[in-house]
Amino acid sequence: MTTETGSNAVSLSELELERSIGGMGEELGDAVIPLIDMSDFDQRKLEIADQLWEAATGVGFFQLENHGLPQSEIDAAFDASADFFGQAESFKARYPLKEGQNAGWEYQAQVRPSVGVADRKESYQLTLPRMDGLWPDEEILPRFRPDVLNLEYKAWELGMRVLSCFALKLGFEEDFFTRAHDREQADYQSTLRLLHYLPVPEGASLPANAWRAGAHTDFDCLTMVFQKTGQGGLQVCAGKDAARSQSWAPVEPRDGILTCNIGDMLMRWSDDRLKSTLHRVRMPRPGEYAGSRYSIAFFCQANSGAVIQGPQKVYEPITAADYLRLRLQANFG
Ligand SMILES: O=C(O)CCC(=O)C(=O)O
Ligand SMILES: [Fe+2]
Repeated sequence: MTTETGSNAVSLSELELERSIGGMGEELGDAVIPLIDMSDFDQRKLEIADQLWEAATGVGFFQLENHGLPQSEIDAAFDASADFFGQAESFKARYPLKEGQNAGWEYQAQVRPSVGVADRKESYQLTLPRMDGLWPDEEILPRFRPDVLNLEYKAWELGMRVLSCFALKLGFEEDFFTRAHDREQADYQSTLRLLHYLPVPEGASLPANAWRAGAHTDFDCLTMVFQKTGQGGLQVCAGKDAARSQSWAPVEPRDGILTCNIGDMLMRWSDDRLKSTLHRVRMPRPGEYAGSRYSIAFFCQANSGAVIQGPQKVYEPITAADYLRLRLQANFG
């Protein structure tokens, strides 16, 4: 099934799949998430590009080690995140999510089509050109802005390094995706998302369809997720036909390791060669750590005006803005 707007067609089969995968499914013991060593990037770029390509055309998920982001700077952003989410609701409510803009704070407001109920989380999103009025009061959280902005920049830099490898393999110029994610432009729309998954009080009885994050694919090009050791729950529906067989594998957080996945936008941009993969965050099980879970995601999402078309021209060209509109309409229309 497709939905047509002019000559642009977006396949809805993925979405239909997404609607059908809200259940528990079967769970696998071991994740087969490739781990890629980013050290000596400039010297080893061709080898790294081969490994990234292999991972992204197969599983669609991979992890990076020796990625060059200092743990102290990641920790500083996590501290800023915990300080923000620890504030009173009345404080956080001064910075409400701007509808459809990926900027600001929301509390249990995101409903995934796969499950139909809101994720049990709150989030604060930062999209650079859309931050007017959204920076938390510096008198109260003086470190928030510098520490969070720093991670936004470092994550973007690393994301562009990864995307330059995909550009190379796709036959684009190496800085092709960097130009498409230009942070100097007013239509820059890559997003840093601070996430706080709510603790589960002891003895709480939760509905069976409760998820910290219901199953979904991401809309962007490349997502990078910072997680904390001991705060697991991310699961991936990996491998060919995995969604139909509904087998889910855990992605265990480990210090120093960064988890990445391909999003729908890059899947289209690669003529479907790079795989956008379903994932979700499950609730803690009885006996597991049930406190707050913090994570931080950076979404490399092409500037609104960037034109998306793969080298093989499988799909008509479409701007990132129009692509997102179609993708959102398909979800919420
Ligand atoms: O928190 C995580 O580990 C994953 C978050 C995620 O999938 C998302 O925000 O799109
Ligand atoms: Fe996601």
